[in-house]
Amino acid sequence: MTRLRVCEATKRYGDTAETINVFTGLNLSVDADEFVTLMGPSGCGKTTILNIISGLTPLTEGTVEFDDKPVAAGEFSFGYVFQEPRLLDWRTVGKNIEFVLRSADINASEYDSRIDSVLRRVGLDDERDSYPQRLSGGQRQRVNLARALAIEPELLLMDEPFSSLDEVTARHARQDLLDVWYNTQKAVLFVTHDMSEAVALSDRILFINKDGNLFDEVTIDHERPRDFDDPALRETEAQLTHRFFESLQ
Ligand SMILES: Nc1ncnc2c1ncn2[C@@H]1O[C@H](COP(=O)(O)OP(=O)(O)OP(=O)(O)O)[C@@H](O)[C@H]1O
Repeated sequence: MTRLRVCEATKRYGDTAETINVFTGLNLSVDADEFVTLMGPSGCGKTTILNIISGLTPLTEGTVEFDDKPVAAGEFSFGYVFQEPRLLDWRTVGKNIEFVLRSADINASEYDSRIDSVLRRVGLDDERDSYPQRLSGGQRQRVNLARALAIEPELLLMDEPFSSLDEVTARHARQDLLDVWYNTQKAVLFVTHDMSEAVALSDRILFINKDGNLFDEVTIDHERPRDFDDPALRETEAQLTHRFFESLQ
């Protein structure tokens, strides 16, 4: 089943005097239990695509469909994990999560159980009453993920969520994400510049060029669960890096 479809999407920024054409007639889809990653050079429009889907940025032309029905962008069940956690430092971890539950009109009687369950899922059950500033970068990013998961979204949008973490912490965070994903099997649309991360996590990788055209698409058919140190993953990474950069020449 197709969860998300972006159809014939065109995005222009600015007025007629100074227009930036980010992409024209872009099509992409994510199945209900699929992990899809967008890759492409800086400025090709990856964040813009996530922002359009989430309703933060208006689409110039085209449609967004959710479960095969046209929807107003952002008017469906999704969570958005930004590159920086954007936590409210003056609220505890639990209150940060409660804030999104409240905004999503979740019944107040469910707050406690949802907060506990989502913090357990990301391994932060002891930090419910901690303030974000006391946490490490990796823990803050896990709160960020917990906050997006708390509303039990059908689609998770993730924009370079691990790029500001050191490699060891990022590795743990990727494993946390996969564990959550195996248990929930939600649709994920993920953005990264890191080919090894894309190969380790994805079912499919979509490559966008600097003109905003989707020029290549690869299915990653390595069995799951995946071992990040599997030489076969490294081999795929090397092949795709070569193929990707050849195409961009
Ligand atoms: N609010 C805006 N107003 C005008 N132009 C914008 C705006 N937001 C983004 N752009 C432009 O749109 C293009 C796509 O930007 P976007 O941030 O989506 O790219 P990206 O692929 O996510 O880049 P990066 O990999 O560096 O994060 C860029 O040329 C950018 O300058």
